[in-house]
Amino acid sequence: MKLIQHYFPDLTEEQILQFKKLEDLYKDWNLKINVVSRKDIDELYLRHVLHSLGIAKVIRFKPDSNILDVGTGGGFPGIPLAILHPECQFHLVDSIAKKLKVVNEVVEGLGLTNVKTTHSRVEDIDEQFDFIVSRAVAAMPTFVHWVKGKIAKTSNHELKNGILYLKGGDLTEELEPYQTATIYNLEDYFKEEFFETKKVVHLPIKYRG
Ligand SMILES: C[S@@+](CC[C@H](N)C(=O)[O-])C[C@H]1O[C@@H](n2cnc3c(N)ncnc32)[C@H](O)[C@@H]1O
Repeated sequence: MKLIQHYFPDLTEEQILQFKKLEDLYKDWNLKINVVSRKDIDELYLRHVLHSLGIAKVIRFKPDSNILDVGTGGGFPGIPLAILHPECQFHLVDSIAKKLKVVNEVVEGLGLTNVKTTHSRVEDIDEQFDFIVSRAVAAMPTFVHWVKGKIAKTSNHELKNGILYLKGGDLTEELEPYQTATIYNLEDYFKEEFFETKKVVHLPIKYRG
């Protein structure tokens, strides 16, 4: 938890409390429904919470932004981002219902009012968002295909509306078709070894009407 406060020193008391509560909520729920690997649960704040918040080092969402988290699993990156941005709306989607059971319990346990969850394949979501965030769900071509038409046309951030994807390793081949993609290295923001190969990929997608 100190890790989160170190990299995000401006948290409110309520946000600090919500981030603190995550540990017990996930440890408890993970025993019933496995959403985080055994190894990872002991490093929840590093591997899941701070990693999710890597997106917030690239962009802080403006109030009233709408964000979709595709394949949220146990709530990453959606839940940490929703805690950090209480004035934005987050829609967390996953095709596996039992994972969303954990997400719903965590949302309730934290008293988050800016998170909506839907049990669905993302292809069937018919809404538009300012940004679509994700981690470990699909390779970029598949992902882009899934989310086409789901990005709002009007952009009011410095970064154009689009995808913000947490990825790792060498992305040269995967991103070759996407000349407009920008890669942000998380090691530039976080000094822990875990982040050495971790990146945020921003891919602006033009609205197609
Ligand atoms: C490896 S998990 C990653 C979970 C989470 N994003 C994380 O990083 O901890 C991938 C998740 O994507 C979900 N998923 C895969 N394809 C999907 C689709 N087309 N629509 C919605 N969810 C999908 C799976 O059910 C699974 O929970």
